Amino acid sequence: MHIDAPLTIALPKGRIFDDTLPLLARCGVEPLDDPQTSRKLILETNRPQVKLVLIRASDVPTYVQYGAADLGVAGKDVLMEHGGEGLYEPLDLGIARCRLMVAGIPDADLGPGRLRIATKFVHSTERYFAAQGKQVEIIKLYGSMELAPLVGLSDLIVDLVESGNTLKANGLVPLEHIADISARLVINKASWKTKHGSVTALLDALRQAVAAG
Ligand SMILES: Nc1ncnc2c1ncn2[C@@H]1O[C@H](COP(=O)(O)OP(=O)(O)OP(=O)(O)O)[C@@H](O)[C@H]1O
Ligand SMILES: O=P(O)(O)OC[C@H]1O[C@H](OP(=O)(O)OP(=O)(O)O)[C@H](O)[C@@H]1O
Repeated sequence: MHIDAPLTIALPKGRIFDDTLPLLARCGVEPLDDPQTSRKLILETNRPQVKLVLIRASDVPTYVQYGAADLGVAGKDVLMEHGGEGLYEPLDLGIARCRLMVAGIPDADLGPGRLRIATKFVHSTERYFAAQGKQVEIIKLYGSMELAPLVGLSDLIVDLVESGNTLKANGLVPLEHIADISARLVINKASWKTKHGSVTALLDALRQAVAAG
């Protein structure tokens, strides 16, 4: 892989980071500091031209949109909320797989009124219910969505489900499937043009790393 232009890759710290590192390693890109112990937010790599910036998952599209990072890895849930402006989304990395779902208390009597939905995913939720011709009241939360129906804050939630254990542990059931989610490589549109050779070299290497499983 030949990279001559400087490339900054935005990675979220949580589960996506853990799953992306082995893919980057297969492309021959490895951080110099141990990301488990380092408190640094900018990590140099064994490739002098490539550095990693560590940010919140939901901030990745913003960094890449504004060109503060040339590339990034973000969950499809986050990209659906952001809207994808200024970004290309050329590769599904097949990691951090889960589903965006509507969930609630089993056999709850939801009544005829406007449903209240608690979620972090306001835009995706709005779009999903609007497409069904349903008017809903959305209550924006930042986490622990599963609690909302249990304490009467909402009728339903929209959240990510992987094993279903979190729903089960809170006596909730999945009700409707909104979207399959996985992490995607995103690329700044200007970097795609101005650093085309280096960006496509990394993209091709990552594509092979994903295909190799
Ligand atoms: N249980 C899960 N199983 C698989 N993938 C998941 C799961 N939960 C979240 N994800 C995916 O991983 C991404 C990052 O999740 P993570 O939990 O690391 O960050 P977060 O805490 O949701 O985000 P932020 O730090 O911005 O609050 C999500 O955007 C989603 O695409
Ligand atoms: O179906 P499961 O396998 O139980 O996974 C689903 C849970 O995972 C995510 O939370 P996460 O563990 O990332 O916690 P956080 O939202 O507080 O970061 C998501 O928000 C669900 O609560």
